[in-house]
Amino acid sequence: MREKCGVFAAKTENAARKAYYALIALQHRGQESAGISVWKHRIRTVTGRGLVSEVFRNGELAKLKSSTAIAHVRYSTSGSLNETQPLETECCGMKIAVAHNGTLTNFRLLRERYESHGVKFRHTVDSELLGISFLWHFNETGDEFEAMREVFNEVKGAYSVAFLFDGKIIVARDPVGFRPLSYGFGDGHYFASEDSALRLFVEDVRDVKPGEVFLVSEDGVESKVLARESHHHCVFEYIYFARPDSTIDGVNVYSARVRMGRELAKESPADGDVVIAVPDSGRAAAMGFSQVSGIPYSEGLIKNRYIGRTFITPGQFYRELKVKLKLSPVREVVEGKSVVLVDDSIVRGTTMKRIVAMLRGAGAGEVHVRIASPPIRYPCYMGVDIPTRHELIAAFGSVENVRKTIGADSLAYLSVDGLKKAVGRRDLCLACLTGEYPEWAFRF
Ligand SMILES: O=P(O)(O)OC[C@H]1O[C@H](OP(=O)(O)OP(=O)(O)O)[C@H](O)[C@@H]1O
Ligand SMILES: NC(=O)CC[C@H](N)C(=O)O
Ligand code: SF4
Ligand SMILES: [Mg+2]
Repeated sequence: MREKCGVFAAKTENAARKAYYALIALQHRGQESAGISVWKHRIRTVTGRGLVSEVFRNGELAKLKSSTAIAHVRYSTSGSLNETQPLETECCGMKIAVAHNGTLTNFRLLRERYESHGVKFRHTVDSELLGISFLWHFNETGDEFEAMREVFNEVKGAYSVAFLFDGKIIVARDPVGFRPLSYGFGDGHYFASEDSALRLFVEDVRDVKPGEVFLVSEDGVESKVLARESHHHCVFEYIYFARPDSTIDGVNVYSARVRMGRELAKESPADGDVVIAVPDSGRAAAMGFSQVSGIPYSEGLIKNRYIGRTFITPGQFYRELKVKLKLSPVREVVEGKSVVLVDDSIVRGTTMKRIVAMLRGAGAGEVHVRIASPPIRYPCYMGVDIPTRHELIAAFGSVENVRKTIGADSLAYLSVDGLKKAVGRRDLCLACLTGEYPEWAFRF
């Protein structure tokens, strides 16, 4: 399951160089492409496919000297893989660069409407629509905030977005606040998808509110909340996507994950000798499970983090070899033991099925799987690339069916109530778990 995309914007000395380091801190949110746009009397953009360190390795940063920058790391959810961001587009004789995290639910409809008014789209990705809508309404109103008010009225779905326009930075978070976005200030003004990227530069950090718009120009910074809807933050940022050291809307991700493991241990205890985690993202929940159950935590699986995205060799032999290269069991930890295996989520079930078999191969007596989130049963239309319902292992069958498929001795998931309690907030989007979608995203 993938989603993410990381957004960054800054008005400060050496903005592009800082953007480069911030993108490295946000690299977990997207590895397909990276890019930076700066203002130098006009928009200048450098983007490329691959990791941040691969895109900016030949002195590109030297060409981007400026105090005004926006930047992006991409995992695509819409449009071609060849697209990169920030993307440049134009409308009504004006140019804009766009860096966007999220997915728009009424993109097709609005694109057709704009095209019928003669607007030419240059890209395939939904993010372009945000830029077009802004320019169209800026042309009508002559005011950045009024233009953004119209964008909020018109464009539905998930968007944490940064624009570079006429030497200014405009940053906005959609009225539902699906995706995270933080603001930091000190020796300048900074924005990033996760506060952990801002803390590289400044300590004064706060969340951008849902429906809030920032305008940063030579005259300083101004912000306004232009739309209020009930807040529905994507719960998967807490479960899996975000960095554990990030704090989103006041809740630290690592602590929330530990609490998920604690709740899980209360709801579904397991008889085991050792608790182990599926690295990397299952670790915090496994700690929580161990704390409440009193069963000691050990590192029973080792993940090779140098396995590149380019390692795609066809054929069954190499596919299996790749799995073995990626994860391997520590025989000394699991041999002859009843193992409680904790992960944050099961999507297709492929990872879990292989790991259970791997642990048995390394001599584990019993394998009790505990998942620190509820079963994923429904698609996401707000930017998370959840496979179709048919590919989701828990979409149609019972938990018992999933247990059989992955070959575990027992299996339990955290309940929706347990999850809410662990995160400690009620204003969450839980649609892929419950099938109840936030209404605003579909009000077109
Ligand atoms: O059911 P599946 O479709 O196999 O996917 C589920 C797995 O994918 C994610 O981890 P990932 O492998 O992305 O690695 P990470 O935890 O290190 O981020 C997630 O944490 C599960 O472990
Ligand atoms: N993961 C994202 O947030 C993707 C942003 C945008 N929809 C794209 O595909 O590029
Ligand atoms: S449906 Fe699930 S993945 Fe999508 S925004 Fe809501 S909680 Fe996040
Ligand atoms: Mg994982």
